Amino acid sequence: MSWRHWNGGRTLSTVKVVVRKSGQVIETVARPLREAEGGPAVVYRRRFWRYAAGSIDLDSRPLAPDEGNGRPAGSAQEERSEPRAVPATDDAGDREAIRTASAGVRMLVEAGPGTGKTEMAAQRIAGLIRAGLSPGQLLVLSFSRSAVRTLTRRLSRVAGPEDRVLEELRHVSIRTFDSWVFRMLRLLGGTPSALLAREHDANIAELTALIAGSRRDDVRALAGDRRHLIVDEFQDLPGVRGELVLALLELLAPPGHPGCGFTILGDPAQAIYGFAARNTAGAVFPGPAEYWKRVLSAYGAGLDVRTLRRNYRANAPLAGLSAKLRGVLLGPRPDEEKLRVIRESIAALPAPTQPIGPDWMLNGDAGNRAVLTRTNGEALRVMQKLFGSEVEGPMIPVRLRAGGHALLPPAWIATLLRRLRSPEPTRSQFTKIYAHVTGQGDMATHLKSLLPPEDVAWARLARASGAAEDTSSISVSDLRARLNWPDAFPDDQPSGEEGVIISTIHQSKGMEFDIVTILDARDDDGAPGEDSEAPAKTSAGEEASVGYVAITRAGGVLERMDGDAIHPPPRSRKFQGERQRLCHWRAGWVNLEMGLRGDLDPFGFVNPVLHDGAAGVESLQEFLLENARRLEGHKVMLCKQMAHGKALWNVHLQRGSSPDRLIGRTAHQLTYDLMRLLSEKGYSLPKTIMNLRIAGVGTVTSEAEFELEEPDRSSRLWLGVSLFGMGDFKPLRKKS
Ligand SMILES: Nc1ncnc2c1ncn2[C@@H]1O[C@H](COP(=O)(O)OP(=O)(O)OP(=O)(O)O)[C@@H](O)[C@H]1O
Repeated sequence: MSWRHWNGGRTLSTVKVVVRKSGQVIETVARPLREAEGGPAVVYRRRFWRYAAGSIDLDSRPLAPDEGNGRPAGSAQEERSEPRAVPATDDAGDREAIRTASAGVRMLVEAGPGTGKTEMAAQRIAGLIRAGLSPGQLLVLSFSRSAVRTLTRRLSRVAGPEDRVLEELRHVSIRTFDSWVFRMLRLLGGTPSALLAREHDANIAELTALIAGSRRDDVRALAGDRRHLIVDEFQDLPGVRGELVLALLELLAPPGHPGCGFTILGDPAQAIYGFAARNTAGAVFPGPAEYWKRVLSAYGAGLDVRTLRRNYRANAPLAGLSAKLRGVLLGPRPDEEKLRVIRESIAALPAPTQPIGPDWMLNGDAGNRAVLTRTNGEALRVMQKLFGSEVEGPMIPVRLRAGGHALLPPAWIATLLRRLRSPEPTRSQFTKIYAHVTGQGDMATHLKSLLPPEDVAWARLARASGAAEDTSSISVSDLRARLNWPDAFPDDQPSGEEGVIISTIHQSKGMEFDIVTILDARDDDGAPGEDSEAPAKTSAGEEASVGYVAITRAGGVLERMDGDAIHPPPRSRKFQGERQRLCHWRAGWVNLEMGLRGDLDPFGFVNPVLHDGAAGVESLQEFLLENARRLEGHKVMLCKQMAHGKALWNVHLQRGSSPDRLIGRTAHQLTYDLMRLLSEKGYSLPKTIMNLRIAGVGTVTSEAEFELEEPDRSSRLWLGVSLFGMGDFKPLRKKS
C-alpha cells in the first residue's frame, strides 16, 4: 500500500476526528489529515483509519497491516521492513536459551539498544509461568518507571492464547527498586511517614544494611518462596541500587548453592546514572562496569552469559549507526574521545527545515515523536516554543517529561473515590461505586477516555496502596500515603503513543519513538556557575552514554535541532532545599520556572472560602472532569491575593489576556522562592504572573491539617491540576 500526505508530502490541515467504537463516541481528537489509497485517513493509536464524515470507526479494520509491534505502515516505520544493515543477527540460539531456561538458571544478558531486552524479560517471565511458577515466586525489579511500564505492557502481548498464563501474568508484580524497598521496609515495621520523609536512596541503603545485618532472616522470610529474580537495566545500578542487587543475589541465590535463579539484563553502553554516586561516608561507589565484574566473578562458571545483537527497533541506517557507536563506547578509547565521536554524530544529523513553533508538529512524517534534551530547562524551553502564544493548548497532545514535573496521579481515582465515606472499601462496594459513577449519563461520556475497566481499576488501586491485587478491601489512608509516590500508577502514565513527548534524555530511557529530534545545545548552555543545573558536572563517559541513549531511541527518523532554536540558553538557580528553578532577568521582566511539585496548594481546589462555598467547589470539580482533556496545555494567569497576611496567587484560566475561571491557588513554597529572588534585589512581589500552562488534570490529596467539607473530608481525594512553564512578570521596586 502506498501512502502520500496531502499536497505532495506535507500535511495541509489538522481536523477534528470523532472516534467511535461499538456505536459510541469515545473521544474527539485532532489529527493531521493524510491521504491513503481510496481517500483520506488519520493516525489514531499508531494505526491508520479511514476518515469519513468527520469520524473514524474503531470497529472497522485499520488501513495498515497490523505488523509485529503494531505501528502504522506508511510512517517512518515502513522503512523497518527493509533488511537491517547490521549482519550480526545470529543470536537466535541465545534468544531461545533465554526463553526456555529453567527457573534455577543464573543468567546475565548483555545487549545493545533495541535488541529486545525488555521483550526478552517479558518472554522470560511468561516462560517461567508457563513452566509452572506462580506469580509470587517471581520477583521482577527495574530501575526506572518507564521500564516498569514498558515491561508491564509487553507482558499482555507475550501471553499467547493460553488463558491461565494470561491470568497469572496479570498478577506478576513488576516494581521499581524504590517501591519494592518501600514495601519491604513497611513489612519490617517502618512507618509510612518516616519512610516517605527520606530520600529513596536512604531507604534502599537501609534495606541493604538490614539484609547484611540483624534482620537478614526476617527479610529472607518476607521475600517468600522466590524461585527467580529478574533485574532489568543493570547498567544503571551503581550506587545503593547496585549494592542492593548484590545483597539480594547473595541472599536469595547464594553462589554455589542451587535454588533460586536469576536473569540480569543490561547494556553497559547505556549507563547514564550513578557514575558519581557516593555512599553515606562520602566514598564514591564503583562504576557500572564493576558491578558486571562482581556478578561474573561471584558466580563464575555457574553463570550463563548471553548476548543479543539484532536490533529490532531501528531501520537499517539507524541500526548501523547504533552498532558503530556502541563499538566506540565499549572500546578502549579515552572517555573524552568517546564523547567527541558521539557529539560529532549528533552534529552530523539532518535538521528539520521548519523553525520550531506551533505548526512544527503538524507536518512531516506520521508516527509518534519525541524531542530529547539534556536538561529540564532545555525541555521547558522547547515546550514553550512549541506552544507559541496561543491561550489554548495545541490540538496534538504535547507532553513534558522532566525531573520535578511529575504528572498528578490519574483523574479517575478522585472521580471514583471522592464521595467515598468508608475508610476501607470492599471489592463489592467498589463494584457499586464504579457502576454508579459510570452510570451517570454525562459522566459516562467524560470518563470513557479516563477510566480503566473495573477489575483493572481495582487491581491498580490495590497495588498502589501496597496491598495484593486480589485483596478484598483497600485502605484509603494507605492509598493516600502512597499516591504521590512516583511509580504508584505506572500504567496510567501517557504512553507516548500519540502526539509529541518533550523529554530529558534521562527520562526517555527504555522508550522508543518513530521520530526523534535531539536538541543539540551548545556546551555553555545551562552552565553559568555553581548555582545552575549543570551538565558540565557530569563526566565525559557519562555524557557520551547519555548522547548514545538519545540516538538509539529512534526507530525511523533521527534529526537534530540546533541549540540556538531555544536561545537564550536556560539557566537555573537553587532555592530552599534542593529546589532548582530556571530564571531569567530580561528587559525589566523576570521569567521564572513554576509548577514544581509543591507549588500549588492542594486545598486550593476544594477550599469553600476560595470558591464561594460548597456549591462552587462542586462546580469546579465537575468542570475539571468535563474538561480534563481540553485543559491540557491551556494558559493560566496567577493573580496575587493576601491570605492571613501572606501573599499567594490565585490560579485563573486565561481568556484572551484576562483572568477567567478560578481553579486553585499557589502554595507558600512558591511565595518563599519569589521572595528570595526579589526581596534581596529590592523588588516587591508581582501582582500578576503570566504564561504558565496546565500540565494536566489529576487526583490531589493532602494529609495536612485543613477544615474540609464533605465529601472531601472523608475521602481526602479530589481533582486538581498541575502547572508547568516559565512564569513571566514585571517586578516593581519596593516603595521605600
Ligand atoms: N523478537 C522480536 N521480534 C520482533 N520485534 C521485537 C523482538 N524483540 C523486540 N522487538 C521490538 O523491538 C523494539 C525494541 O525492543 P526492546 O524495547 O525490548 O529493546 P531493549 O533492548 O529493551 O531496548 P533499550 O535498551 O534501548 O531500552 C520493540 O518495539 C520491540 O517490540
